[in-house]
Amino acid sequence: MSVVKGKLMKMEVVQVGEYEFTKQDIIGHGAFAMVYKGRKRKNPSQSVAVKVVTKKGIQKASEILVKEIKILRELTALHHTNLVAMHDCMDSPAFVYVVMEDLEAIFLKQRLKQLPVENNTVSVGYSILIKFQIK
Ligand SMILES: Nc1ncnc2c1ncn2[C@@H]1O[C@H](COP(=O)(O)OP(=O)(O)OP(=O)(O)O)[C@@H](O)[C@H]1O
Repeated sequence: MSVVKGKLMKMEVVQVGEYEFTKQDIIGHGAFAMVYKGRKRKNPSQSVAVKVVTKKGIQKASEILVKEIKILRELTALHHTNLVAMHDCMDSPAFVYVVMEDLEAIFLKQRLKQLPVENNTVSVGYSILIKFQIK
């Protein structure tokens, strides 16, 4: 549930294989796609980025999309830390869903490691500050 303009709305959860996201959790958008923050269904603490490409109007670019997914699959197989891994990919009549590593979560984790730690905890203030700096 979420509150939109004072009304209680049911959040639609979209499932993509082992992953899920809600359309409220937007990370960003590009020319052909919206990117949402999602999570692994069995392990919700593992966040992912789900790129939802709208097929409408991209007939000409669909060949490029197929190539892009093929490249992502090959790059993922390299397991290199500097390459974004694609966890899953799903096709539907209207959309193509690409589930990727959530870069924001990775950068946040790396930044938290570099911060001073008091009594084995990092202050909540620090983590909020970093989150805003990354955005
Ligand atoms: N794996 C990811 N993790 C976290 N955020 C991401 C990830 N992929 C994309 N984003 C965010 O979503 C935004 C849109 O990404 P998308 O790939 O759709 O477009 P773009 O590459 O920025 O632009 P275009 O596709 O128009 O060239 C990005 O600018 C970024 O902020």
